[in-house]
Amino acid sequence: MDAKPTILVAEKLGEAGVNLLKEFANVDCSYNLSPEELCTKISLCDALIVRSGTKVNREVFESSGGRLKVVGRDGVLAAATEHGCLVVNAPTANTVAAAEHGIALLTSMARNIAQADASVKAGKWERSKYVGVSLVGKTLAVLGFGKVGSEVARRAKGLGMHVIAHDPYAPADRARAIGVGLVSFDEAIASADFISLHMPLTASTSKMLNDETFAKMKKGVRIINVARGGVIDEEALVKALDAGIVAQAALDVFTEEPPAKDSKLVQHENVTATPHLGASTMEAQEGVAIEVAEAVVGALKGELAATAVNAPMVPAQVLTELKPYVSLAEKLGRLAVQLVAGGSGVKTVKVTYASARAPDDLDTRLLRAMITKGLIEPISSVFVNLVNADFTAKQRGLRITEERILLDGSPESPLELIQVQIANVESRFASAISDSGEIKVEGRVKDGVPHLTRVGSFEVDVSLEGSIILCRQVDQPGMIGKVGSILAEDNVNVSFMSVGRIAPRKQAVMAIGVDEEPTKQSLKKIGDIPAIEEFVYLKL
Ligand SMILES: NC(=O)c1ccc[n+]([C@@H]2O[C@H](COP(=O)([O-])OP(=O)(O)OC[C@H]3O[C@@H](n4cnc5c(N)ncnc54)[C@H](O)[C@@H]3O)[C@@H](O)[C@H]2O)c1
Ligand SMILES: O=C(O)[C@H](O)COP(=O)(O)O
Repeated sequence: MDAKPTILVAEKLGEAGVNLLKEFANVDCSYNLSPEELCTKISLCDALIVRSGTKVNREVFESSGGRLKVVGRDGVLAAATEHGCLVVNAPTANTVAAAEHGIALLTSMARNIAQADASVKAGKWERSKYVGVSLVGKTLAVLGFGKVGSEVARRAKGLGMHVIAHDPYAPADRARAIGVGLVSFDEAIASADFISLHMPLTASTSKMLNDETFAKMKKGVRIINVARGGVIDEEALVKALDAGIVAQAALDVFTEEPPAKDSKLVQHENVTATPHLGASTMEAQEGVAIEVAEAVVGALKGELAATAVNAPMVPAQVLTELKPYVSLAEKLGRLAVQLVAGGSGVKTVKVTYASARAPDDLDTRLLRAMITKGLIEPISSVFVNLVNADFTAKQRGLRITEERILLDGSPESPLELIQVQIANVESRFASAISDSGEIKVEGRVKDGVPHLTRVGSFEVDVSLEGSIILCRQVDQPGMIGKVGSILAEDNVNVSFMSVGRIAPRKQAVMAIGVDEEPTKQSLKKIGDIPAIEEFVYLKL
């Protein structure tokens, strides 16, 4: 059986991105698939990469039979989430391309480039018909002052335009730095000679430009849209163009793509249209391809995706800081569940985080999701990720409660320790049961590496890399040597070893980190050492 995942690339992706995917997976580049062909292929794929031209709808997820784990670019988010499929996008690599396309539309519209070109090619020479308008000194209102909007504003300033912006959520200092005044929506649309749209399509931005708002605009305003077609009521725009309220519009995006051939809007003589080309430069496509390929490969490897659309969004710097704790969380979940004796169902798990950080400063959703992944994956065939962790836990009747202990001291590191306790179960390793009767494991991050620091009532210290052998023994000289030599004979490398004991010569727990899996015979030999009372081998 082929262990490599299969990635379906259903729309043209830059070569660098495809090469990156090929290093990790079998890559099937099949473009122009019909919806039926896509549904047939998807059942053989672990990941799918599309651009805005492919509709990834509920049928696609249903046809995948649960195999699809990640989609590069938007899809039907609710369906993706229910199917535990992560959606990642490439949010930054096409920003400049979209801004440049906005400026290209602005300048070519002002000088009738597209219409004049068509006229010359038709054998005409209509110099007076295509007199344009100048940009210098004109007011441009940028609606949506995010990544693309702010780059458009910066470039329009260079053209000598007076730039204002409306964005209810934009930071004032970013606008100030570019020399742009943030104004209300009504002020922006009432004073603008040009309006450029750069907001996402959401319930509140849908049809933001409509009959009512066109009526508030300066007569002769010019509109540019490289955002999403749905932010304009297209029928209202046609009326506003016919009435001369809007002198011209330059549109890269449409409510329906491609628009109908006889669309009044597209056919309007004062409209310049491009087929969703905002992101289509050679450079942006290479950048997007790499950004999306890295995110898809990372997601298939189970890494955290900073560009996830349907999982807790965690800023990149927070992700970097939390990375070892996320790994610790998953490994503690894995260890804890493997300590449960077969047959006893895991229903109640308590997670405790000890941290000097205030709760607002520490988002534990990621950690909880990874503990859930660690708890569920070893005992089921379900693939758990950030997207479906809470959903999957609920479905399995697994109740995870969280508690925080606020520590004194400086909150330099996000967490001091994480403790995972499983209640109402028996353990394969009795020493893992704490005084209060639960299976208890506790871990910390030391020098960036997750460590197991407590099992039941025993303090241990073993780095959570490779796998672990836990032995309970009567504390006496020579035990480390005996176990060590059995492993050495088996060519198993010991990465860490520690002994936690109640008192000298009383019971002790030895935790041994191993790089390779010992053979059954070696494990049996360890179990047969007379002083060893119980032992367990745990895979991480
Ligand atoms: N044509 C293309 O090929 C192309 C390429 C890239 C991006 N886009 C589109 O361009 C748009 C902007 O992309 P971005 O990367 O700059 O996104 P972004 O998230 O960086 O910026 C969007 C901005 O819109 C603001 N906003 C939200 N609601 C608003 C409202 N009601 N009024 C005004 N502003 C509002 C947000 O606060 C944010 O600052 C998106 O719709 C995106 O899909 C299109
Ligand atoms: O959805 C986007 O990010 C942009 O609109 C670009 O879409 P495209 O990759 O289909 O050009």
